[in-house]
Amino acid sequence: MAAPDGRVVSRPQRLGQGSGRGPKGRGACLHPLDSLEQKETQEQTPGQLDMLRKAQEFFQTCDAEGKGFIARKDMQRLHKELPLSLEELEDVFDALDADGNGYLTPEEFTAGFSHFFFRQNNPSQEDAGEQVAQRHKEKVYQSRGNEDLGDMGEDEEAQFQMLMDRLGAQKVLEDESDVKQLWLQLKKDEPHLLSNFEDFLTRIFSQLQEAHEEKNELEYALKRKIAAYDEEIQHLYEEMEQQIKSEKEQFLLKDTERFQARSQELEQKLLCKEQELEQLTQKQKRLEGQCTALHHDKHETKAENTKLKLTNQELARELERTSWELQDAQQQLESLQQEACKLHQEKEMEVYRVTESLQREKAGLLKQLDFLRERNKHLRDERDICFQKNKAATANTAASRASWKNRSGSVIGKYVDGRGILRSQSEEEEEVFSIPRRSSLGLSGYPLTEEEPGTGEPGPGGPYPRPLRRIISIEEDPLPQLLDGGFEQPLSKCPEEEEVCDQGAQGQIQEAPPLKLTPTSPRGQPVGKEAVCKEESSPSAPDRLFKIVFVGNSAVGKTSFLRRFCEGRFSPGMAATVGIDYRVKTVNVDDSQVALQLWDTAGQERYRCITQQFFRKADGVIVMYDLTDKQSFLSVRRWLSSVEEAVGDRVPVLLLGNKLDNEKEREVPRGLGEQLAKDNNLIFYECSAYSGHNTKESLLHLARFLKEQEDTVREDTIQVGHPAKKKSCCG
Ligand SMILES: Nc1nc2c(ncn2[C@@H]2O[C@H](COP(=O)(O)OP(=O)(O)OP(=O)(O)O)[C@@H](O)[C@H]2O)c(=O)[nH]1
Ligand SMILES: [Ca+2]
Ligand SMILES: [Mg+2]
Repeated sequence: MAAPDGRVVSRPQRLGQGSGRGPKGRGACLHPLDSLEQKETQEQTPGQLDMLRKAQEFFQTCDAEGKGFIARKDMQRLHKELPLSLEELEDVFDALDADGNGYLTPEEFTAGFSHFFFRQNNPSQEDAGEQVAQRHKEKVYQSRGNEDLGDMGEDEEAQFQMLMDRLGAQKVLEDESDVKQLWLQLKKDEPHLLSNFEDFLTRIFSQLQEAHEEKNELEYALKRKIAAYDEEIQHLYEEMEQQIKSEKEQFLLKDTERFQARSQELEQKLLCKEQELEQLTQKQKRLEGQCTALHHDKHETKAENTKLKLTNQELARELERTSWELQDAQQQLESLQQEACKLHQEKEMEVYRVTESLQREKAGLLKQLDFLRERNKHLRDERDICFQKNKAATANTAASRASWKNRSGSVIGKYVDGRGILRSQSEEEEEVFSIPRRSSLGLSGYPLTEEEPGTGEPGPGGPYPRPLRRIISIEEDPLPQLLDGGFEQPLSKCPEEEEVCDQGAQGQIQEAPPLKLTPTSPRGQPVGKEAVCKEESSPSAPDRLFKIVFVGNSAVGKTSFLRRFCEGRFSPGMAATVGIDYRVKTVNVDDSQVALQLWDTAGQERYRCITQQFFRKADGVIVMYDLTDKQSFLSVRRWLSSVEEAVGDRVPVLLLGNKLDNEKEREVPRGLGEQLAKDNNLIFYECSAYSGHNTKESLLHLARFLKEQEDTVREDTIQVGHPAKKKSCCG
C-alpha cells in the first residue's frame, strides 16, 4: 500500500509483530503506527496513552481501506464519531495536514489530533494538556538538556554537529533534539553502541535521505503527475469549460432562440394587446362620446321633458277647455242633429214624395205606354177577330156596328188629350172585351189562371203560364196634377182584384164591387201617405223612418207579402211588379212609432237597372225566395252580392223564405235557409203571404234591429269620436 508521499508501507502492526526485517532484526521499515506505539511505550501518561489509542482508532476509522494515510474525504467518516460538522472536520484535516499535501500520515494525524483533541475536548485541560505536553517536552528537554548541558561539552556538541552534518541530518531531520539526547544518552551510557547508533543513524539518514530523495522524486513525479493531472484536469477542465461553454452557448443559443421566439411571441402578444388596447381605447372614446352625447341628450331630454310637462299641462288645460267646449258643442250638435234629423226626415219625406211623384209619373207613363201598346195589340187582335167576324157575319145587322162607334175614341186618346176622368180599368175592359167577369183580369186582359176547383188556391207553382200581369198598382193613382181633385177610395175598396179576405184562408175570390168613375187608386190614398190599416192608425208623425228595399226573383211573393203586411190581405192574382213600388207602414216598436218605407222592386231581370238605383239609400234590405222554387233560393247569393255592392255590409238584411203554406211543394229545406243566413249574418224567417205567417214578426224584428242600430249610432255620435259598432243582424 503506497503512502501519500509514495513510500511503500506495510499495514500497521503492533510492536513486536512484523516481518522481522529492519535494523537490528526489526521489520524492514517501521509502519508509522509502529513508531507511534514505540513512542507510546516510551514516556506517555495513561491519559496520553488513551488519547493515542483513541487517535489510532480514529485513524483506523478513517483509513478503513488500510491504505496507511487519510485523504480529505476519509475524514468525513469521523462525522459520526465526533461531535463535529463536516466543515469542522475539513478544518481539522487542514490543521492536521502539516505538510499540506492533502493527505494525513499517522504522525500528522496523531500529533495534530492529540493537540486538537485536547484542545477540542478539554479546552481548559487542553492548555493544561498543552502545557503538560510542553512542560513534559521542556522537562525532557531540560532533563536532557541539563544532562546534555551538564554532560555535553563543547566538543561533543561539535561532534554531534559533525555527525549530523556528515549524516546530512539537517535535510531529513527537523528536530535533532531527540537524536541529540539519544546520542548523548548512548555516548554516556553505552559508548560502544555509539558507532552502531551512528551506523544506524547513517543508515536511517541515508534511508531517510533516499526516502527523502525518493519522496522528492515521488513528490516530483507526483508533482509531475499532479501537474499532468492538473494539466489533464486543466485540459479536461478546459474541455469541460469548452463543453460547458458550448453547452452554454447552445443553451444560450437555444435560450436566445427560445427567448427570441418567446420575445417574438411576447411582441406579437404585445402587439395584439396593443391593438386590443387601441381598440379598447377607441371603444372607450366612442363610449365616452356616446356617454357625452347621451349626457347631452339627457340634458336635452330633460329640457324637452320640462317643456313637454309644460306643454302637457297647457294641453291638459286646453283639453279641459276643449272638453267643456266639446260638451257644449255636443249639446249643440245633439240639438242640431235632432233638427237635422227632423229636417232630414222632412227632406227625406219631401225627397221621397218628389221621387215618388217623379217615379210614379215615370212609371205611370211607362205603364201607360205599355198599357197602350197592349191595348194597341189587343185592338189589332180584336180588329182581326172583328174583321173575321165581319166576313163571317156580314149579313148581321148594321146595328151591332152602330154600338162600336158609340165608344168615345180610343183609350189612348183619353189619356193623350188628358180628359183626365179615368174610368176604372176593369170597366173599360168589360166594355171592350165583354168577357164575363167570372175571374179576375190581369192587366194584360188575359184571364188569370183558373183556380183549382174547390181549393181556391192559386194553381200549383203559382199561375203558369202566367199572363202578362197587371202593371203595378201604383199606375192607377191619378197623376200628381190630378191629385188635388182626386177622390180617395179607401184601400179596402180596391176595385180591380178579387180580394181574399183576411180571415178566410179558403182563398175564395169574390166579385169585386163595380167601380165608381172617380179616379181610384188601389191604395185608395195619394201615394206617399201611409196605408191606413184597420188595426193601427198613427195620428202623430213617426219617431223613426227607415227605408227598406224588397228584392228577390220574380213571383217569389214580394208584392203579395207587402200587401199582406200593409193591408192584411192576400190577393192571388197579383200582376208582376214593373220597375218599383212603394208603401209606407208605421209600426209600433218598443213604444215608438217607426215608419217603414217599403220599396217593392220588380224581380224580372229587365227592371234590374231601375231597382239597383234604390239600394243606395236603403236602411235595410229584405231578400225573398220561394221555398217551393229552388232557383229562387239559388239566386239569393246574387241578390246579396248586388246589395253588398250597393250598400256594403252596413245595412241589416232580412232573408225570407215565402210560401210556407205550400209545404207539399217545398224544394228548399229550412236548414239551407238558416245556414245561408248564418253564413252571411242575416235575419231569417220562413213566412207565407198567403196565410200571413211570420209576415209581421219578421218585419218587426227588422224594424227593432234598425231602431237599436240607430240608437247605438246616436249614442256614439254624442260621445266623442267613438265609431258605431255594427251589431250582428241575427242578434
Ligand atoms: N201559395 C202561396 N202563393 C203565393 C204566396 N205569395 C205569393 N203567392 C203567389 O205567387 C205569385 C207571385 O206573387 P207576387 O207577389 O206578384 O210575386 P212578386 O215577387 O211580386 O213578383 P214580381 O212582381 O214579378 O217580382 C202570385 O200568383 C201569388 O198569388 C204565398 O205566400 N203562398
Ligand atoms: Ca500530510
Ligand atoms: Mg210584384
